Amino acid sequence: MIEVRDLSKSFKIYETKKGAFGTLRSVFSKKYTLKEAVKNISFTINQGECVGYLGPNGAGKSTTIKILSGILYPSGGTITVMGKNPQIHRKQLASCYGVVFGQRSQLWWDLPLRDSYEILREMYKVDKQKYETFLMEYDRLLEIGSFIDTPVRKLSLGQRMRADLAAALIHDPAILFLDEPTIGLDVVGKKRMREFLLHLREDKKKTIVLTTHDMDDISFLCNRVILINHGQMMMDTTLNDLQKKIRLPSKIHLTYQSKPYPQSGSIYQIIEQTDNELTLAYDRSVIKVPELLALCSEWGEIIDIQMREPDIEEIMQNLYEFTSKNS
Ligand SMILES: Nc1ncnc2c1ncn2[C@@H]1O[C@H](COP(=O)(O)OP(=O)(O)OP(=O)(O)O)[C@@H](O)[C@H]1O
Repeated sequence: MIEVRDLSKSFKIYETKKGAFGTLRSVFSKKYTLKEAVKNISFTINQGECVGYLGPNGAGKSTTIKILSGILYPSGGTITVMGKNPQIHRKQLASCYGVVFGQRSQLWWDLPLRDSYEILREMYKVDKQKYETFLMEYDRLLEIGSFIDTPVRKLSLGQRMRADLAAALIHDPAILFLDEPTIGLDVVGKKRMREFLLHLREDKKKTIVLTTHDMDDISFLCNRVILINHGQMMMDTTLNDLQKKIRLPSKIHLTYQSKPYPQSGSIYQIIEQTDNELTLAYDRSVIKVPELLALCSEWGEIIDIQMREPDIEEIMQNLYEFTSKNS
């Protein structure tokens, strides 16, 4: 459905002149350096996949999304979306995908939301009956009805994000490119947005490419992750595999009846000890929990146990450090 081969994108950054009228003189400057935002990236995304496109700030995620959606021209490589080139066939492909940039609204700022939707309906030539059904459905799913007659500039961030997402779906596209769709939302707003995106993936069978810095978005929605850093592909794998590759220790936090006297050992590591509490790190593939507990109970009477597996944020932090060192 989406084929990317050796995609590259360089931006020309013109030299800024110093002194009086420096900025103005820079406009006429011929000197520039090239910033390689994306370098030789290749991947294939199949219909119905929800792929997390991840990387640290400035890695090249938004640039890739802009190229896939035909907004930017690549400097090299080939891209096909549903068998067509997004730059050459931008108009034909416009009906196949929806794009949301969480940081920037694509709605008409001063118009009531309803007017923006009417304009989009005209642009995409959506049948009146289908459009009415769309409005009813999205009022039910995203409650847009409560603010549909409000000018976009007066919407709260959460309302605006929902409004933007609904706008990207007016023409019922098969593919969604979502660039930070939960950025800035509070816990409730994020949860709501994620549940809606899950509905799009599971029930509507949309193909979704998602960039985010929020690892909960990834674990909730994506079965596959592509990791880039400095514009280069670092990893293309399943979420499960990612967790296995970056093997972080599991942790166990024990509360004892009285101060325990643990023995240091090679198959676990004592991370913290305060009075009658003890935290150990261990590798599940080296020692199983019952064996570990049997050992720990020799050090005193255990009255409470808390287990903690490494979460996706820790995994990503490790991955970023790993990819930074190796790039
Ligand atoms: N129009 C542009 N002109 C010059 N450089 C650009 C332009 N757009 C992006 N860049 C540079 O390309 C690199 C990749 O930017 P991009 O916005 O794709 O990163 P990103 O992974 O989306 O980052 P973030 O997570 O911070 O949004 C950055 O170094 C950025 O400064």
